[in-house]
Amino acid sequence: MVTIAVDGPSGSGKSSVSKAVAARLGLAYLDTGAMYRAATLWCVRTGVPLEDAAAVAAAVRSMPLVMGVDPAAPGVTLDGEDVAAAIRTTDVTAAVSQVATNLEVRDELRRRQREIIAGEGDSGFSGGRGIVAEGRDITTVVAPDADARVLLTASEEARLRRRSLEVHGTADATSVEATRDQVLRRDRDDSTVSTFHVAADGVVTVDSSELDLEQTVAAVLTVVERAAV
Ligand SMILES: Nc1ncnc2c1ncn2[C@@H]1O[C@H](COP(=O)(O)OP(=O)(O)O)[C@@H](O)[C@H]1O
Ligand SMILES: Nc1ccn([C@H]2C[C@H](O)[C@@H](COP(=O)(O)OP(=O)(O)O)O2)c(=O)n1
Repeated sequence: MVTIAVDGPSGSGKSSVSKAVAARLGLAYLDTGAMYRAATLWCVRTGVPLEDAAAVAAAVRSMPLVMGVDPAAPGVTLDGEDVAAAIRTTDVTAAVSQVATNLEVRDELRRRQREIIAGEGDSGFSGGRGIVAEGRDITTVVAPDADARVLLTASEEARLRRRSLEVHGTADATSVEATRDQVLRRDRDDSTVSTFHVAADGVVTVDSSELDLEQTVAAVLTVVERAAV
């Protein structure tokens, strides 16, 4: 059983790179950010005000969430419904940090994340081979004992450009500006509960600012090989 942990700020490439690494190594893939997004959607749909921290925590504890861990098709199912697209709307993106900074919510989701990671050791999707898990606190809190730990970074400029291209299909000045809240404000809010701008001891930094996707995947695979996984 191999565990690979990847953290980093918004737009650094965590999801795309982690999925590719998992597929390449025959491992499962866990998008922990999708769990915080699903928690946000669940509260909105069940009418729980996001500013009521206790009510949000209670709602998340009973949230019927099933995370798919196939890197080729990582589904997110909430109360039997496929919500992979619904959790990525601008509304959910704008609100998710309020839920992700709720410490009781973090306790509950970290518990579920550890359960999913351990499940891949028993057999799971990967047949016991292991998992790549990505987010903001995987290298430091959820899986500090992971076999390989990577902090994926990129300059603010690169991250804004990538997110703008992804969301608006262009990276002109207006679109990049419209992406600022989704990327930089959210990182600022999320940084109040997790450390994902500097690498903790034993965590290897991969800066993807000047790399394309394939080069970034190769750089992370090199870290994994050096860790002798
Ligand atoms: N090294 C890279 N070079 C160029 N584009 C990238 C790179 N890594 C990711 N991208 C693109 O940037 C966007 C954001 O990547 P994503 O994996 O969603 O980041 P994160 O999960 O860290 O927010 C995606 O459209 C992705 O294809
Ligand atoms: N382990 C994690 C993963 C995500 N989060 C929070 C921080 C983010 O604002 C949201 C959504 O994460 P996600 O990785 O989908 O964010 P991106 O849009 O890819 O940047 O969840 C967290 O607090 N801890």
